[in-house]
Amino acid sequence: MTDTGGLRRVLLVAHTGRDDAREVARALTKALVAHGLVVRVIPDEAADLGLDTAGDGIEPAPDQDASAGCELVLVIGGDGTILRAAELTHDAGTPLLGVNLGHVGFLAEAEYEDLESTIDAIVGGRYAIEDRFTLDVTVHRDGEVVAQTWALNEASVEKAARERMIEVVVEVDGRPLSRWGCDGVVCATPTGSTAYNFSAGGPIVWPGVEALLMVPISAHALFARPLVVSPASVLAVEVLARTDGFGVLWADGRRAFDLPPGARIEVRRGARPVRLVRLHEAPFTDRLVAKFGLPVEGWRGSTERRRRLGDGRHEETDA
Ligand SMILES: NC(=O)c1ccc[n+]([C@@H]2O[C@H](COP(=O)([O-])OP(=O)(O)OC[C@H]3O[C@@H](n4cnc5c(N)ncnc54)[C@H](O)[C@@H]3O)[C@@H](O)[C@H]2O)c1
Ligand SMILES: Nc1ncnc2c1ncn2[C@@H]1O[C@H](COP(=O)(O)OP(=O)(O)OP(=O)(O)O)[C@@H](O)[C@H]1O
Repeated sequence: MTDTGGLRRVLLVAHTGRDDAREVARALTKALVAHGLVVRVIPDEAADLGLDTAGDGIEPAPDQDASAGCELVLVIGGDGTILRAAELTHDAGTPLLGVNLGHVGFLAEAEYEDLESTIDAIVGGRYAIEDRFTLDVTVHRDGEVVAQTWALNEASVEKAARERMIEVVVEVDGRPLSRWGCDGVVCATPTGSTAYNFSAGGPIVWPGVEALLMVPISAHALFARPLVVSPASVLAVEVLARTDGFGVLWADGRRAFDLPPGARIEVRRGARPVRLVRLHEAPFTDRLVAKFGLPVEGWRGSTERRRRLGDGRHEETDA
């Protein structure tokens, strides 16, 4: 925990467009303030959340380094809100604790039903932190770096015009691998393997694995397999000069850069991880099953899991 003059602080980032997220943000703020923590709120969000940043135990976040001095960032929303919070705190590296008020909330650690235990864990400082692999991404033009960004999920090179393919050559460690006419190429982290990479046919990679992933989107090519590459490698995607029109680079679906024909995108392991707060020891397999609603009924593991969770309703039928 960071020493901030005796006061413990958390930054609140919430999906202000959802009634339920606003309500939970207010309830969590009230509970944490009652336990003596200071809740820092982004000024633009405060009014929407109905929180007074001049009130007791609440303070406005500074424009720069919003989470500096905070022990964690409490994120109320879905994956999009967690990605927004990761962008806000990437430089500071403050751990993110997601409370899922979204549809999927794959990156979130807690659900709506867990609010009480989440408050207890924060107040008691009972949580672990898991570092997640990120990507550093550079865009090159005529040998010059013209743009730089980073990603937690993925960097996707995509066609800009709906009616045209983009033509690319992909490389690993400076060696050309294949040329694809495609809708795009996803370069993903293990964390992002369940996101765009998954939709594009890439493998799901457990978070303990360190690797770079590359998968084409709708390649019109005989060789278009998903690739799993060393974390020390450098992936590159070159937008061929013969491509008709621009491509676009998206980082986590949030940060976009135009790619003129001839642009070269390099992707390597990021210098800074994103740190996620873990409250539970639940295996990633269970998270995958729960979030994707995978059919495990009838397998003894499902009974064991429910028993661990204290839900005995199905034990008789499954035993
Ligand atoms: N065809 C696709 O699958 C597609 C297309 C564009 C973007 N995306 C994904 O959307 C992400 C941005 O998310 P958003 O919520 O701001 O946009 P969004 O609201 O368009 O949601 C995209 C979906 O991806 C899910 N998602 C995001 N990160 C995930 C992860 N690590 N594991 C599992 N599911 C995840 C979200 O829960 C949501 O259901 C991008 O990073 C990209 O991975 C997916
Ligand atoms: N305060 C906000 N104001 C406007 N848009 C927001 C705000 N917070 C989040 N968003 C955007 O709303 C979209 C949906 O948010 P989010 O992903 O958190 O919810 P969801 O889509 O319901 O959940 P999930 O992504 O887990 O399915 C995202 O693109 C996110 O960036």
